[in-house]
Amino acid sequence: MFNVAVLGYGTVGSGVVKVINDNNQVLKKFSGEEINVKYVLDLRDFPGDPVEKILVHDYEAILADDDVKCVVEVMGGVEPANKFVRQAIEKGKSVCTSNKELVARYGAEILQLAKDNNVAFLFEASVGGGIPVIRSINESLTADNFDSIAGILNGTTNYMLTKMSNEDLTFDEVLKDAQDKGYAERNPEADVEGYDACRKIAILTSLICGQQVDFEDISTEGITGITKQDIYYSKKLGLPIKLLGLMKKENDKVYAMVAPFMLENDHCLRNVDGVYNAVSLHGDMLGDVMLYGQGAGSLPTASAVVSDVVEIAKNNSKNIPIKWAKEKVALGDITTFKARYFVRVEGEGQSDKLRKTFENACFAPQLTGETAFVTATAFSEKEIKEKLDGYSVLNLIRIAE
Ligand SMILES: NC(=O)C1=CN([C@@H]2O[C@H](COP(=O)(O)OP(=O)(O)OC[C@H]3O[C@@H](n4cnc5c(N)ncnc54)[C@H](OP(=O)(O)O)[C@@H]3O)[C@@H](O)[C@H]2O)C=CC1
Ligand SMILES: N[C@@H](CC=O)C(=O)O
Repeated sequence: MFNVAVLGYGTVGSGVVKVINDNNQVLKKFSGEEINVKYVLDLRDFPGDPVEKILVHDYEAILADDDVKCVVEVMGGVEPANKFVRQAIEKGKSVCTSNKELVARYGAEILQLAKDNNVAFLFEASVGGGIPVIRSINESLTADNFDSIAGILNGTTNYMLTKMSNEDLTFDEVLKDAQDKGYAERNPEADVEGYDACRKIAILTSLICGQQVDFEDISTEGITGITKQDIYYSKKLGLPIKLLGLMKKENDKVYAMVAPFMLENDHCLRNVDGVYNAVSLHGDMLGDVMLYGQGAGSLPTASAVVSDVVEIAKNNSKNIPIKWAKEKVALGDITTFKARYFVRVEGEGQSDKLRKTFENACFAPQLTGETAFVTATAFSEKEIKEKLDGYSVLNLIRIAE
């Protein structure tokens, strides 16, 4: 019997208990042992829920029980999750987590602690929900130098942008819907301001580089500036808007950013809709590879968490090496990143004047009181702002080729 304790009985935690109970035979087949949830820790009581019998409110009970080999941290937030995870490891228990905030901030340190204590620390669900992207990077994509990652890494915002485009709903209405479905973070600002996608691209970049990439260093823009008017143009132009997390290596420099983009016709991520996420990586030998699946939600996320539990049981709860050193990667200056732009400026009928500055620009069917177009040339953010000096700019969205 392989006993686990689940910390947090919310969207993901309740999914973890369900996956372990409902798919017990599958888990046994792959891990070689029966997996059992011995404890669930939460702040609340759950009267009438079968979990009531194993519910505890005091973490010490879990730490003190040597039969618990693996702690599943699915509470979220940095503290006390960070403290609980370290205490478990120091007590000789392996840990898996879906907590990207914790992993992005302390991943390298906790991996070292796990190594020192000869236990495992895994975090498959921290990026891409149910998509097995982390195990793929650590165990399968090990023969290449990867020079780029492009990902739709946040289920909430992709769900919102898809709904805003397909149905005539407001930002607040679609956000509420994503929250009701359990996709959004406790504070949904993390989703809509791009912080969640930023932590995820930081984790992926750290794993690709084998070194720490601080999420605070990554230029991050969310979707709060995307209006109904932008969605109107995106439909007219056939360029769907997606929040992308990007990493690029060029001349030994690493660049990373999160921002909304309009995706060109042949872009591999343009048909990734709803709560689905996808991560596309480019390797020097393999070429392009893409992973796709549900990026949020109770069961897809829990499936990834439980796959970590299986991996830990299979490895007898011993350390599973993951290369992520504490030394920091100094990111390149993203303001030099060039892209074509979708531009909206105040005032109708300005196309003749704008054409003089933006040669071969493609003008969109206009909405009252403004002029909108897509540039034919790529510019850095600084360059395009200089070119638009004197215009009242309503929005600027990069185009992803
Ligand atoms: N939802 C999703 O689709 C995904 C979520 N994640 C990540 O997984 C983690 C959990 O997310 P999710 O399940 O959605 O969050 P929820 O808020 O639904 O669940 C968290 C649970 O943990 C409990 N909890 C919080 N603090 C403590 C504590 N100190 N001691 C005991 N219990 C505590 C909460 O109790 P209470 O409600 O009483 O505060 C709640 O029941 C987060 O890190 C999130 O970012 C990752 C991928 C997908
Ligand atoms: N809030 C996150 C949950 C999964 O990581 C998202 O919407 O992607």
